[in-house]
Amino acid sequence: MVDPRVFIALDYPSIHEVEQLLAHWQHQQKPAIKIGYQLFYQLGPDWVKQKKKEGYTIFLDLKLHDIPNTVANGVKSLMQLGVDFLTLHASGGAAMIEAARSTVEKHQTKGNQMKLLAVTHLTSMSDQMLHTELGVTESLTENVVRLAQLAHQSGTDGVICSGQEVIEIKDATHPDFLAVTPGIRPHGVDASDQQRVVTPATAIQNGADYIVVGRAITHTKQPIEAYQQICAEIQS
Ligand SMILES: O=c1ccn([C@@H]2O[C@H](COP(=O)(O)O)[C@@H](O)[C@H]2O)c(=O)[nH]1
Repeated sequence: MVDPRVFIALDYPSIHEVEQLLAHWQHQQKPAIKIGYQLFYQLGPDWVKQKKKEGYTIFLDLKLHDIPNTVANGVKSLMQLGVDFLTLHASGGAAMIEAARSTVEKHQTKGNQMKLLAVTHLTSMSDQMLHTELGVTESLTENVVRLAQLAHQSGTDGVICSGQEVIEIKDATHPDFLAVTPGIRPHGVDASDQQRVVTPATAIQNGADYIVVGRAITHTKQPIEAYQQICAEIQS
């Protein structure tokens, strides 16, 4: 069983483990995959293009954050990969996000409609860290919603947030504004470095359009079963 709402975060040390996992779906409908720093920096753009050709829905999680001109140039290059989703940080500001949006609009084709997702606050950030380390006085949820509104007004297709904030974000933006939620922990799975976690079912019940799951799948002895259990949980 595959559920297109579940992105598997392929945070593996080498191509060997990735291909071993993906071999399971070789002749079937393929799961959605998230490619982050670890694989992209090692395997590069050609490997991503190859995965796209093989039929995967690809979320490239590079979290761009730079001056507008540099981000726009990066987006232009990344559009050649044909990925479905790309992340950038909302805290880069309106000009940065708008530069990314215009680049997508200028270079998109019928077959290449890459969606931009803005990271609000990383799901590894807590209220306390926001106050004591970053000096922000608003609550974390208020600040996440503020960043989501900025991203919405500046032209992203959605945001990356915790499943805890989806309801407030959709209320403050638009029901169609995508909420993509990492920080997913099925019951009994250690939160590890994540601070704002929810179960797969809670994220979907709160209105998440997609969930991103890494270690709860990839760090288990039976990753395929773990993936299937998560799909079953959100479908029940
Ligand atoms: O706010 C964010 C943004 C991105 N991520 C990424 O999602 C996965 C989550 O991995 P788990 O093992 O399920 O914790 C990982 O690739 C992060 O880079 C995030 O967690 N939070």
